[in-house]
Amino acid sequence: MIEYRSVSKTFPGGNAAVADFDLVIPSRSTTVFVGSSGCGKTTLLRMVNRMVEPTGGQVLIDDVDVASRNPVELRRSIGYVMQASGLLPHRTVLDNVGTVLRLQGVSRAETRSRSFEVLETVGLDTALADRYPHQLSGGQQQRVGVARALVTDPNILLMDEPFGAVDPIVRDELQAELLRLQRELDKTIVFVTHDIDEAFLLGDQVVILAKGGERAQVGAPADILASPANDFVRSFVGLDKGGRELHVEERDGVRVVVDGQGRATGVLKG
Ligand SMILES: Nc1ncnc2c1ncn2[C@@H]1O[C@H](COP(=O)(O)OP(=O)(O)OP(=O)(O)O)[C@@H](O)[C@H]1O
Repeated sequence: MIEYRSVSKTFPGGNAAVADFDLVIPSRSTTVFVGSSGCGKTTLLRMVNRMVEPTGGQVLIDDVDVASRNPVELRRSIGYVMQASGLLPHRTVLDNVGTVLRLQGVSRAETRSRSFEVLETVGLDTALADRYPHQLSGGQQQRVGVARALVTDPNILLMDEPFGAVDPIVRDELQAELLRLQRELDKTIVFVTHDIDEAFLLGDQVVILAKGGERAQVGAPADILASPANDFVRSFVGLDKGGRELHVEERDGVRVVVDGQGRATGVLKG
């Protein structure tokens, strides 16, 4: 469990990115921070592995304040995936994936076999292991980024807009892959996005943020849709434009689900 207790962050120069933020992130599920640009998502995410230090309050992992942990060890114990995969350009895929294990003193042979294993886990063709990052597509690079984050088998995986820079089709694939991985691996995932559809697809718990890291609403996607807390949330999730208002039309005895723009989106079963 990750817990934010009255957390604040004011950057030098007086920019209050987050003020008095409280949240519990349950283990073995996915929590998504979603909000528009500059609302504090990345700041909140990076407090978990001490890439950002709060100016007030505490962040706890399993009841231990992260401020009491050695920052380097803490960072190595938590998987981190960012938007621009952050791969080392002059190292092969295999070396990129295995770097942290080597830093932890794991033998070369063990690192190699563990790296191959984790490349398979994320669905990357192991024939690509000897390539360099620039010889991969954007989607493949992101898979390597996820493999690298998983190689130490961390309990926690932080993901900062990991699928933001790939095209919509690859993005759909990577999202589906993450859902599969989560069912298999059972990690505590904290995911940042500005895309509400991505948040609703991936999140067990969705945290809608307003400016200054303010919690606009926290809940399961269905609960947020059923009872949005206020007009900001209603508008953010698209309930105000009718886009999520589905209705059923009958065609040849089949109940077809139609959205607010009159587009058929599915078939109602049961
Ligand atoms: N190192 C920094 N120094 C000063 N201000 C910063 C720093 N990092 C972030 N901020 C400010 O803090 C606020 C929150 O930034 P943050 O990156 O957490 O937002 P975000 O929601 O992740 O945005 P985006 O979706 O654009 O990445 C912004 O106003 C930003 O300009």
